[in-house]
Formats: sequence, C-alpha cells, structure tokens
Amino acid sequence: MTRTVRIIGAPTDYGANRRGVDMGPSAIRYAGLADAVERTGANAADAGDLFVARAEERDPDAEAPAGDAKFLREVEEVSERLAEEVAETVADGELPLALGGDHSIAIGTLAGTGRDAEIGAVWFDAHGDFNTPETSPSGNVHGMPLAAALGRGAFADREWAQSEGLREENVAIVGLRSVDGAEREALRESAVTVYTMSDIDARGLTPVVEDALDVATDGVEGFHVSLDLDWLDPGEAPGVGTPIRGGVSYREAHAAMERVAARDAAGDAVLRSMELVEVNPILDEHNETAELATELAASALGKRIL
Ligand SMILES: NC(=[NH2+])NCCC[C@H](N)C(=O)O
Ligand SMILES: [Mn+2]
Ligand SMILES: [Mn+2]
Repeated sequence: MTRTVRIIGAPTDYGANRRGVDMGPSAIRYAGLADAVERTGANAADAGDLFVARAEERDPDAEAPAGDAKFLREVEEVSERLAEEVAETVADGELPLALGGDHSIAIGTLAGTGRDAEIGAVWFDAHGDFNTPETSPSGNVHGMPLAAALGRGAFADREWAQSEGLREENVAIVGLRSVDGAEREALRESAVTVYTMSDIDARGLTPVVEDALDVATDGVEGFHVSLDLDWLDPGEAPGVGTPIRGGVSYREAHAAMERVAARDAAGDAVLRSMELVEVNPILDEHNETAELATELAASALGKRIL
C-alpha cells in the first residue's frame, strides 16, 4: 500500500526571538517538498498552513510576566491546532510531516502524535530544547518543547503542552552541543538519553543514530523524528536563527535520515510523524537550507541512491 504523507505548515515565530522563521513552510514547499516526497514512492497531500495570527497583530500585553515563557498563549493556540491536525492525520493512517516555524511547533506535533499510542522520539538538534519557563535564560519557547511535551516544570499543569504517549525513557537527543546551565542539570537528572557531538566524534554517526533509534523504538508503537536544521553545521545550513558551530555535515545528516528510513522499513516501530523546523529564509542563502530540509525529509522517507 502506498503511504500518504500529509504536509502541514505551521508558520509561526512565536517561540523564537527572530522574525522570518514563520516563512519556513513557504520556503520548504518552494524547494520542492511535495515532488521530493512523491519521488520516494509515497503520495504527498498538502494540507496547507495552519492559521497563525500575524505577529503584527500581537497583543502587546501578551508578553509574559517575568519567569514565564514569551507568547505562551499564542504558542498554546498554534499547538492545539497542530495537535488536532496531526492526531487526525495519524488516525487516517497517513504520516504527518509538519513544517515550522520555530521549534515550539513540536509541542503540537508531539501532543497529536502521542494521543492514542505509546511513542518515542529522536531529537536531531544542536540544542536540548529542555528548558522550562523557570530555567530558560531567553524565555523563548523554542528552547522548551521537549520539556513541555514531557510535562516538566511549569508545563506539569499545562495539559495542552503534554504528549500523553511519550515517556522520557523513549526520548533520545542526537548531536547536542549547546546547552544552558540549568538545562544541563535537568537533562542529567532526567531519563532522556543524550548523545552529544562528542559522542558522534568518538563513535561515528551511524552507531550513535542506531542507539538513538533503539531508545525511541523500545516498546512503543511508533517514533517521531524532530529535525531542527541547526543540527547541521552552519556552513551547510546557514538559514537558521540560532546557529552553533561544529554541527554534523551534509553527508552525516543524510546518513542519519537513511537510518531512520531503514528502521521504519524494519517495521517493529514505524516512523509515525516528522517535523522540519527552524528554517529561516531571511537568513538563508538562495534557499539552500530549505532545499536541504527537503532532501533530508526524502531520505527519512526512504529515498535511496540506488
Ligand atoms: N529550537 C531552537 N533553536 N532552540 C534554541 C534554544 C536556545 C537556548 N537554549 C534557549 O533556550 O533560549
Ligand atoms: Mn536548535
Ligand atoms: Mn530545536
């Protein structure tokens, strides 16, 4: 049976400090995402963009009180819409491919994909995104979605943010190289598995990604792949808001996505949902980061060289 990939745009920048990332879905579509998906042998169905109130219409009083996250009410609205759409897509037997927008959209994706099943997640990112409103130095929600989905800190009583079927034991972060002080402590005492850039340097990419996939597929029905384009080195992916030197190469990124596809094909726990986030076309060079996002999605969905 041919798989259908439903493309869902979430053009938001409420979780980040930078304008422009809300144009990510347009840039990724312009780079040829639907065609690239179809060349993997899947059907591509584009569900269009979710409604996101324009930043110009932001309520100036929406700025969070000290110690809370910025634009959390706006993030909640977008998350609820996205969760609904993702849950519906999964219920229809299709694979949701969400396009950010900043990484706060993962709150909605994970809430939706974890609604009626035990799931795992692999987080390909330079950052841990494990802050909470209490620990965040910036107040930006794109540094918090993993903690939010797991109901940590101030997210404990925010049900909309939580992913019912996701447990820390089934979460793996790959390629971490930028982490804040209190975020580091939180990661250390959590049950999340972290593979840093040093682990990739010491062991090589493939075994690290295989281990991460073991974590994310252990005893669950399916796994989510969250791909923050700042996971790659800024030389390969310049169009991101929070670039960090020393990221993975073009080839390593493709190799990782090919491991995802292989694990999906093995069928013990299938690829259930995916998202491409943090592409900022204003900071990009000739749309190369959006093109890269498109290529990497194709590799994760089974595109092969031969
Ligand atoms: N998804 C991202 N690009 N996150 C960047 C987070 C940066 C920083 N750790 C913060 O919490 O503000
Ligand atoms: Mn990041
Ligand atoms: Mn991120």
